[in-house]
Amino acid sequence: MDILYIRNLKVETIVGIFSWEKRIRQPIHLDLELAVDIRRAAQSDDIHYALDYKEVSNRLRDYISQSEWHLVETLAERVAELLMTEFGVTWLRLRLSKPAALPAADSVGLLIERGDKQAKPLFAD
Ligand SMILES: Nc1nc2c(c(=O)[nH]1)N=C([C@H](O)[C@@H](O)CO)CN2
Repeated sequence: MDILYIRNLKVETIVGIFSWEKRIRQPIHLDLELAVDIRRAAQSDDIHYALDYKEVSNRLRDYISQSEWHLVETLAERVAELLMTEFGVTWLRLRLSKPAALPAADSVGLLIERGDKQAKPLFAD
């Protein structure tokens, strides 16, 4: 299994449990690891056999910037679901950070893994 990664994807959105958090947009940073098999893309040199990181990041930025949740848990779970249902990702690791949440900390957030690491990854023969 190979991994396509996207590091520190930055999106601003409405997320938080307090009423003042409904009135502002806060930064969310994402680190993603997505299971793929890169061999067919490498052999063909054709983007059609690759998971297009630009397409993934554009879709995530659109989705997250328009979403409105109380908890980072909900946002992380929805992002994982989107990647699996819309892009066919069979396994992923997602770190979702909310850097502005705690003045005394650099960042807070979640690290989740979803899917089956043993499953045939995207683009495998
Ligand atoms: N486990 C969580 N704890 C907290 C969350 C959250 O989403 N998950 N959110 C908040 C507030 O929105 C906080 O970020 C505002 O500073 C507090 N705890």
